[in-house]
Amino acid sequence: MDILLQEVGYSYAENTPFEKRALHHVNIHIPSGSYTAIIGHTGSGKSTVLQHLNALLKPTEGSVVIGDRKVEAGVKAKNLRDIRRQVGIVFQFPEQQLFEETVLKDIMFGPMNYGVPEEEAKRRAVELAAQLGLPPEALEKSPFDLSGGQMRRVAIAGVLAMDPEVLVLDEPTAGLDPKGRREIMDLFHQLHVQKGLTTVLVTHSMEDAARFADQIAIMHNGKCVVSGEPRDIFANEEQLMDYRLEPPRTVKLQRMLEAKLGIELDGISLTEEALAKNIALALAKGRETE
Ligand SMILES: Nc1ncnc2c1ncn2[C@@H]1O[C@H](COP(=O)(O)OP(=O)(O)OP(=O)(O)O)[C@@H](O)[C@H]1O
Repeated sequence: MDILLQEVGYSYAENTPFEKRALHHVNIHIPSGSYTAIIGHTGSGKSTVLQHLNALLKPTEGSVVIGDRKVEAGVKAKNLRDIRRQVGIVFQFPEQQLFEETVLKDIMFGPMNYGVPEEEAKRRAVELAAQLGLPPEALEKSPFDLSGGQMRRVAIAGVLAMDPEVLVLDEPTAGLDPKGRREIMDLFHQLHVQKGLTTVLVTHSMEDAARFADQIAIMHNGKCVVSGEPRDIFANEEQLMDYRLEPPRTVKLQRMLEAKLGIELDGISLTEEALAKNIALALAKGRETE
């Protein structure tokens, strides 16, 4: 399902003394099946954009096309329930929204609320809990008796149980340990690849944006100032600095190695694996010319 932001402007508390303009003329195209990372310094408007993707916020200027629906400034939008099911959002610290007596009931809540029969909701919950690495005995526990990382997994399972076509992730691994971060990011990537799930990731991690995304949009002072492929975005270090961003660590390491050794590696290394491969290639070339 494609999502298109067209000339979107948004003001919080519009027409009140507290009015705060958060977005200006934002144009972003999220093609069906893509993995888009939205990056930008703090307060640049990333979370505000994200809440337009399932019409939690409606633009005060411009329009947002979500599949075959259009949410337009000044036009009353009807029946947004379908959009909310099709576009699932994992908010920052989603475990704060858990509320049911058991993990099983919590994961089943969303689908049952949308009319999925109990047996089917249960089947999805059990499958997703296992996929997210929750032990079977956790299903009958109170979510509040689990660790923080496990609670996060329950909350993510609850969003996935709605079987969304688009998955929107707002810093989904904030506060997790490195192993938990990696496991959850790998799972989202696996869902993206295997189910063709359109994925949108809001992140401060340039490493995650470089590793997983196929397109990147940079937000700066409420505007989408650049969008493009990760290798083009991260090759332009001057532009990143203008927007108070940095390239991923592997790119910085590559530049240091090139300067120290007086060599130039091929392309830019967006991941550790790519950097290792590039160094190995340069060493092999060096041996050939000896
Ligand atoms: N509920 C709100 N009421 C008023 N202003 C808000 C509200 N939420 C956000 N803003 C303002 O809108 C602007 C954009 O905020 P937003 O949260 O979208 O940025 P962000 O890029 O997601 O930031 P961060 O990386 O810190 O999460 C900021 O100036 C912020 O202060």
